[in-house]
Amino acid sequence: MTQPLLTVRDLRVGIQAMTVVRGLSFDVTAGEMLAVVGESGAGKSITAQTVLGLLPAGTRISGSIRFDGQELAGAPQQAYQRLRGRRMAFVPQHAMSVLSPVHTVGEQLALAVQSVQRLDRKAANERAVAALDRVGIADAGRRARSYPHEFSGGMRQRAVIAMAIVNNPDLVIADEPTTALDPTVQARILDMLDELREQSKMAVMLVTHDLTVAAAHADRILVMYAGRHVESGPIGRVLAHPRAPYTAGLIASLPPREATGGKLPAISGAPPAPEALPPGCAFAPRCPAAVDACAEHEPQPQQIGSGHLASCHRVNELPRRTTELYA
Ligand SMILES: Nc1ncnc2c1ncn2[C@@H]1O[C@H](COP(=O)(O)OP(=O)(O)OP(=O)(O)O)[C@@H](O)[C@H]1O
Repeated sequence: MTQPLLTVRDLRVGIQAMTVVRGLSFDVTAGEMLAVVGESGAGKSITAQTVLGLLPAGTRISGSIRFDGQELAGAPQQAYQRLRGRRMAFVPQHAMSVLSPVHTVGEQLALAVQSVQRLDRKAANERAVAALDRVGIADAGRRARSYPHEFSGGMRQRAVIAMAIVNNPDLVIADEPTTALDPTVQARILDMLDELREQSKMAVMLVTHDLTVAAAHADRILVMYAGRHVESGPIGRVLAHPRAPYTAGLIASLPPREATGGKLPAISGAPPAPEALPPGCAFAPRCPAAVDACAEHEPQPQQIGSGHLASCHRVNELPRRTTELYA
């Protein structure tokens, strides 16, 4: 079996007095896309930022984050600086948080190249133009001379992806990279990420709240709730046969294919704040299958099929079609 590129084990992240990621484990393998989904506040972004070493000083991290064999949890910032932009790269939601308004897109890309490799300006510029071309920006040589404000929103997001891939990283972590864009542009950008993955075996960890996007692009899924693992596994299997009631609720909330309106949330209530977690399973107060025992201790991930894990005390007692819990 191939070794995962990224192996996260029992990750806990504390910010101020709160613990926002609470014992999370997952893997990302070369070439695959792992979608990390869950409602707002589940800890998806914090997990992504922790893996990239982007959290502010004072954040408490325990557990293990192994990237290609190297332990990163507790590693000094220099270790991250050697990897970031070179072997791991970040695509944030808002392109303008990455792009400088005072340099052309090409200059910024060339600088990103030169920050990791001794290349003269001409060679770095060539790499910059090639990266813009790879992300589907037409007439890349001319566009490289534009400033970010001269790009449309979709093009800016492509430019940020070009920035992430310009040094051929092994892992790209994208946090809601297309949420601010219209659905057509969103789909085109995600298709482009799929192509890049196929061409270079690059792995992608995609943070998204959108199960439909995950279904269309990811190989595997990790569902999170209140900083913990809820369910993970091959995407087709998890979406067709969700075993954790929370995953089933997210799926039951998806609009029918023919509907044009928004989602009808199947799960009542809202997730708990990290400082006000209920006892036992954090989802129990909203769970249609909860029994008294669920409030006693937190469920651990259990293997229920090949690579498919679910964290639910009642996983073996639930109806075969768990989405019926929300009927
Ligand atoms: N800088 C911070 N300081 C304090 N608390 C934070 C900070 N960033 C995030 N949190 C808290 O950590 C928890 C997890 O946040 P996170 O942003 O990872 O969730 P998320 O699943 O990515 O949600 P969203 O989909 O809204 O981005 C939340 O309760 C959030 O309020």
